[in-house]
Amino acid sequence: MSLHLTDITLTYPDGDSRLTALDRVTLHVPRGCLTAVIGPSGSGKSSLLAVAATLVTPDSGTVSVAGTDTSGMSRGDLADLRRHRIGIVFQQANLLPSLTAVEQLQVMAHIDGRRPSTVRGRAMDLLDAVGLAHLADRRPQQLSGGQRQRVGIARALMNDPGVLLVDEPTSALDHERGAAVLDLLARLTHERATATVLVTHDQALLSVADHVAEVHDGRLGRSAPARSAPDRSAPAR
Ligand SMILES: Nc1ncnc2c1ncn2[C@@H]1O[C@H](COP(=O)(O)OP(=O)(O)OP(=O)(O)O)[C@@H](O)[C@H]1O
Repeated sequence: MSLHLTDITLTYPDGDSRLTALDRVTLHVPRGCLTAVIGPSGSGKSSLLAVAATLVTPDSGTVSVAGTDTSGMSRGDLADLRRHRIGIVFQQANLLPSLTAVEQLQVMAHIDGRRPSTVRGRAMDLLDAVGLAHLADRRPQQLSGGQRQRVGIARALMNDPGVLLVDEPTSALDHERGAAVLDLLARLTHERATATVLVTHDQALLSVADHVAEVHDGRLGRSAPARSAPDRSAPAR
């Protein structure tokens, strides 16, 4: 599944006028590709992610998820699309304090109207994929920052999304833990063929990305391959 943002302009009210947060931004992310979006504070990175997540409607331009143009969709259909096709990893893992690691994942089924017990196996598989199966019964305060972030990543993958959107996942981590989380995101992107967009300040961590896109004052500048791209010969889904 791929993500296409085409000619996106987004403005916010700013006193009597409007501030242009995104200015005719076009970004195409194929499946199995980790695209890092970098840029200074206030350049529009979070706005880009919010538009890609269909949480914010742009003034103009189109967001297409797996070939479906989201422009004309109702709120309900967009919520459905987000639940089933888009995984979001936040800066802080935002885990529920009273739930264990495996329950944080199972709760996603509950939101979707399914019984949490029916997805325990999948939740355990995903915790295993992020190296945390042995800590499945720990609550957030019994986990390190990096472990919490990995639970957040596993949770975002619970509904097998085609698009994974990741907002500064390493901001609360030291360099070593941050690098481990990014390596994990790159591996999961390639293994699960997600179209992944990662927003980061940390240029030192960009070596894991397949493409790097720079945002300045709401405009997308250079978009360069960061390293050799993985095999994406599988058909689009
Ligand atoms: N809800 C809002 N209302 C008005 N202006 C906003 C709003 N959200 C963001 N902005 C402005 O839009 C611009 C882009 O903001 P955005 O949060 O997308 O930048 P960013 O690159 O993610 O910044 P940071 O790295 O500091 O998180 C900034 O000038 C910001 O002040």
